Amino acid sequence: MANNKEIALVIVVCYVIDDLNSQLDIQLLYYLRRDQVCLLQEASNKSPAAQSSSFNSLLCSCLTVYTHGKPPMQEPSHFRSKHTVWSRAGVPGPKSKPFVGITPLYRTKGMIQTDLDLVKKYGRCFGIYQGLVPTLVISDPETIKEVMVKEFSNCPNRRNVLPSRNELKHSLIHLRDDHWRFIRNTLLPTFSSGKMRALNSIFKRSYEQLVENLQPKAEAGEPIEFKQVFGAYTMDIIASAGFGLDVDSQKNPENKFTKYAKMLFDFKFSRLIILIMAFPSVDIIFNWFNISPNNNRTIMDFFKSVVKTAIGMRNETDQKPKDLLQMMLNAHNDKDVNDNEAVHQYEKDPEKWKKRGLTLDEITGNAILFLLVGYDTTASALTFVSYCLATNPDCQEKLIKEIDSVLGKDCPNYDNIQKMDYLDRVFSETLRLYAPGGRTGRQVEKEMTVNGYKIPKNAEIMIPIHAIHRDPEFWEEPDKFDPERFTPENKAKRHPYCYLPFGHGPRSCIGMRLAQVEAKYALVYILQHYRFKTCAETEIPLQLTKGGITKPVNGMKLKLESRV
Ligand code: HEM
Repeated sequence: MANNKEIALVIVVCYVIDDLNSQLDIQLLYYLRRDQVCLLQEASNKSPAAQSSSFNSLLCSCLTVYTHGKPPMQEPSHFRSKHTVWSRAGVPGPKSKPFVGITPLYRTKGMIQTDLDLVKKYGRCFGIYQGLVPTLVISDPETIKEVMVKEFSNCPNRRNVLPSRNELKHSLIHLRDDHWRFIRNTLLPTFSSGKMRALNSIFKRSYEQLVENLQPKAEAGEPIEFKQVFGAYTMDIIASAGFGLDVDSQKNPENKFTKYAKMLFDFKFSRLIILIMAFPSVDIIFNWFNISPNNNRTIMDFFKSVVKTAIGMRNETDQKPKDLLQMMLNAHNDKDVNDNEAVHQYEKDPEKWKKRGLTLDEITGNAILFLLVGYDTTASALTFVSYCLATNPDCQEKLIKEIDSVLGKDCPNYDNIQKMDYLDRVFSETLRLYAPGGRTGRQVEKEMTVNGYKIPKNAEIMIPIHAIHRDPEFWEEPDKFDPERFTPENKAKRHPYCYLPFGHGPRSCIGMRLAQVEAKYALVYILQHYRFKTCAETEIPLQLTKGGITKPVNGMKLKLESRV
């Protein structure tokens, strides 16, 4: 019988070899049961090169050794029955591949393209399998409202596709039920409008630095890689506004802080990830070997030490910085209210949660989370805004006119950017076309009925944000950039749940306000000095990433034209 170490070794060897052969369309399926491992090879579309390669013979020997000479197994009935949940409930949907469901499509087509194709084919409510997990995909706005708000108590959590085995498991994004309510309630004041005003001077330093750094290339008329530029800007903001750290990644892009944060976000639908989606428990083995994609200990240890040092430094001084970390340290005494959201009521034992502040693990986990989610999403949004403005010069001129009339030569701040309606329309329309979070979901905690279908406990409900934002039934000419869609009159004509770049309901994005202000400051300050221009190197139309945060695959090269 194979032990865990041997099992892991075979999987890792096959994974590495498989990835080296990634140009060959060979799909490996791994099936783990108790102390036995079966490696199933589905030789779909095998190319002649694959058949003759040493790769196949190595696989065969692995199969022989680890199945003890028995032939590879068919998908066992236990798994087959998991893949019939939707057909039994009469829910339409695509056919599933054994074990992995539709997840291989994420690797070939990408997640958002898969959603677009499936919604077009199967409509507003259909069932898929992600690995073995039955997932109901809904894009009907009224049903989405029901799931996200009215029936929230039946599905308050997200499914942790790639579980965290470090401090991040104490962070908002992963927490469940009352523990999530406690952290969300405690952190709510941290994102109030008052707190955003207090961060003004930190923001100002970063956007001034941004424009200063753009100057040499702008004057030389050279193309600028905006994905990188905005990545460095949001990294500086989140490091300084979050932890009082001056990482200056705009000037020093090779620093460790930026390098590790980028590594954490370099999400690819590798076979390893598909394997974990099909068989979540194998992640325990990968974690043991420190190759679990979501649990890189070197990176986590680095960020943990960053947070620990930042806390240590402020313990030594009476002058406490006004940053997110300090707000978390003070959170249990903070009586500030968040004008966007009311406090959530606990389901059980409210006294248990009322008595305490945040533990060190909770502060560390959430600090690291803010660093991660605050960096890539907002940088992506800014990159897409610059592209939309460069490719729609009329809209850019209209925005410049508004900025000049509201601000003149003043710098942007929390209050004056609220007066710019057109700025808000441009930002909203960009997030419609290119929502950085292309989908979100909820896990069903108690059996519930959605759209007339009985959805079993533990199923996932998935909301394909990108596909909804490009749906011609909700948006006329959906691929066209048109900020006028967000005038009050036009907004009133559609269902509010057709638009969800930050999600909706109690579990929506807590950092929405922070993201909006930091993006708007950068945009306004750049447009006070320059115009975005397309150039020979600009990719039109854009190709988008296949998974994780939606970004342009090949970066975003634009030029800047001086306004003076
Ligand atoms: C343009 C930038 C951003 C976009 C488009 C975005 C989008 C989203 C989306 C779609 C969700 C899921 C909502 C749902 O399931 O209903 C989410 C959740 C979340 N976001 Fe953002 N986000 C952005 C920036 C930020 C920033 C700057 C922070 C914090 C520093 C942040 C913190 C979070 C957290 C903590 C959650 C989980 C909330 C919970 O589960 O209670 N996000 N975001």
